[in-house]
Amino acid sequence: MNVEDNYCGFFEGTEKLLEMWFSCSDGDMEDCDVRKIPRAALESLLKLVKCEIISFKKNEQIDAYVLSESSMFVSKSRFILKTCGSTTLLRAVQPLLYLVQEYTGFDEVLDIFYSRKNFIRPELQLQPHTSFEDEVGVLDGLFEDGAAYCLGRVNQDCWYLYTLNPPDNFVGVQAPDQTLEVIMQQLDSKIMRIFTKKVCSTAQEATHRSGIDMLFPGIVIDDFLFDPCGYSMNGLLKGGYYITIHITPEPHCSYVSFETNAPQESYQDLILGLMKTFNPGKFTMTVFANKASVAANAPSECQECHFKNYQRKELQLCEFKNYNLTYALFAKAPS
Ligand SMILES: C[S@+](CC[C@H](N)C(=O)[O-])C[C@H]1O[C@@H](n2cnc3c(N)ncnc32)[C@H](O)[C@@H]1O
Repeated sequence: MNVEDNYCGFFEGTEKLLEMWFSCSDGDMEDCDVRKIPRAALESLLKLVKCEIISFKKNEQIDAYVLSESSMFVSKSRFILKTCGSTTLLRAVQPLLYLVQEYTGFDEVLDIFYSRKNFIRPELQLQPHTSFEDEVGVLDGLFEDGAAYCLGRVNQDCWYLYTLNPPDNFVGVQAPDQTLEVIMQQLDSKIMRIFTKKVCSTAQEATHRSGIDMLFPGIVIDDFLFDPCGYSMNGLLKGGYYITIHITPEPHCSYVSFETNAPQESYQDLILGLMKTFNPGKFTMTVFANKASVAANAPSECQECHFKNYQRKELQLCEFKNYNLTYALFAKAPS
């Protein structure tokens, strides 16, 4: 992609997000590990998606990759791939199942979550991302008992989800599991300029000047500033927790996404911190937390909460399997 041209053009910040959990039919998972997939095989997998690895950091629990289009996190039994632009993430699912079978010791898919917000320019996407129906077609071809949902308004801001949801005896992820995602749009142009090479010469400078380093003080950060603009970061916390932030600063399609699996009983302070850091015109938040998670009841605070100068426009609280899911849309109140 010619990014010099693109700074004045259009970039689809909206990410496709795949999270897969694996298990073993015999119950013995001691020697199983998704991180046994060789790097060369991951690189080939990413070629199918039309992106590549540009940076890597790891700790005991997670291998974290910054990609040319967003991020990938690989841990013992979980694989997360998040890609933006016109990447073709779902073309990687079947090959991934093969790699897991070949290298990791796992032989079962415990659960899958594929989600994304509605694209800004869906007509620029490639197969099978041309519509959610097409995406569901691919996943239904690979999994039995998949369930596809849309939260929000189908003709405006909405969020799509595909997950396994069989009628009976579903075990699913039993360990505490939670994911907060905040998708921000219509961002403050003064703040967005920080994420350009004109204003910051390094990613570390952009991380510091924007205050991203203060969101989780002490976190181990792997950040990248694109030329002439654009920013991605992964942050690793102890205990297998990550945060990831991706920024498209182009004024007419500005987009920032924040995601973490760090458990919190309330995400209110964190979201207020994000609003202060990025000052978006509107944002959607989703919280996905299973019943074992301390975050399982965090979303109920959305029922009263207005995040200072934001008004809540939409709220949906749902239950899927052993998960509570919240979708909420907030926009700045007219001044
Ligand atoms: C990869 S980043 C962050 C993506 C993320 N999904 C988002 O928009 O929040 C995308 C930003 O980097 C810029 N960029 C510069 N070089 C790029 C490259 N080689 N590949 C993808 N994006 C690039 C894009 O123009 C855009 O502003």
